Amino acid sequence: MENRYACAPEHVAGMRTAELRERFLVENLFTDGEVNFTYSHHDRVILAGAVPAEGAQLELPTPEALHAEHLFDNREAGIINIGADAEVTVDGQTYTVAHKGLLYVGRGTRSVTFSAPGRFYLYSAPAHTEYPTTLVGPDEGNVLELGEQETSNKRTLRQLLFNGDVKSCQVMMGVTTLAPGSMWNTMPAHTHDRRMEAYLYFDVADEARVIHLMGEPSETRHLVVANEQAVISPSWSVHSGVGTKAYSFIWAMAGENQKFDDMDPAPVTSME
Ligand SMILES: O=C(O)C(=O)C[C@H](O)C(=O)CO
Ligand SMILES: [Zn+2]
Repeated sequence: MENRYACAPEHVAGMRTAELRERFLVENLFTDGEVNFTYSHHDRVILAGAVPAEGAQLELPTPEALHAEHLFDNREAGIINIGADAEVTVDGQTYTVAHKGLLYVGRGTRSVTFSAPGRFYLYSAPAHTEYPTTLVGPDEGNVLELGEQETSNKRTLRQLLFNGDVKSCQVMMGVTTLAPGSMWNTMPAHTHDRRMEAYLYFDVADEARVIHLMGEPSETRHLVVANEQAVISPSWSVHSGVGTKAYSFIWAMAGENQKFDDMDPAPVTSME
C-alpha cells in the first residue's frame, strides 16, 4: 500500500510539478488482476482500484500497514463500479453492482470478493459503528442537474451515498458526469475545511486530459490528469477541473460532518 502523508498549504506553495504529482496524484490504481491501495493521512482515507481477471475472483486483501485482521475491522467503504455490471460478494452474500452503481460495505465485514467484468474503485474511511452493507443503483440516491452550457459546466451529479437512506459513518460518495461540450467541474469552486475529498477521473478519452485545480483559492496549482487517475484533495484545497473533452469523476469525502452543502465558496473573481 502506498503511503501519502498529509500536507499543509504553506508546503504546497513551494512545490514543483513532480512533487505535487507525487503527493496528490494517484496514477496507478487500476492494474489487471490486482488490487492497488493508496493510504492518505488526510482524514486517513484509503483509495483502491480492483480489476478482476476474466473467469477469476479477486479477493480484497488486508494491507499489512493497517495492523488489522480484516480491512473492515475499523473501517467502512463505498465501492463504485466503473466497468460493466459485475458481482461483488460480501461475507457470502452476492450483489450485482451496475456500471456507476455503488455498494456500501460496513464496518465488521470479513471478506469482499470482486468478479469480472467489473472495474471497482473503493474509498474507505475509519468507522465508529456498523451499518448494513447496501447496494445503490446508478439512478438511485439524489440526482442534481448543475451548470449551464453557456459556462461550459453543464453536468449531472449523482449523490449515491450522502447521509440519506443509506447510512454511513463518514463516507459520502457519488458520480458527476459532464454533458458533451461541457468541460468544467465544480466551478465556481469551494473548499470544506471539515472534510477532505478525493476525485477519481474516468471516461477521459485517451487523447484527452483534465487540468485539475488545487491549492488555496489565492494560491492555486494544477495537476494534469489522465483517465482513471485519482487526486487527493486536502480540506483546505479547492478541487475543480477543466477537461479537453467531457468526462466523469467519482467524488468521495470523509471528515467532520456529512453535510454536502457545508462548503466555503471560492468565487471565480477571488482566485489567484
Ligand atoms: O460537479 C460538482 O460540482 C461536483 O461533483 C462537486 C463535488 O461533489 C464536491 O466537491 C462536493 O463537495
Ligand atoms: Zn467539494
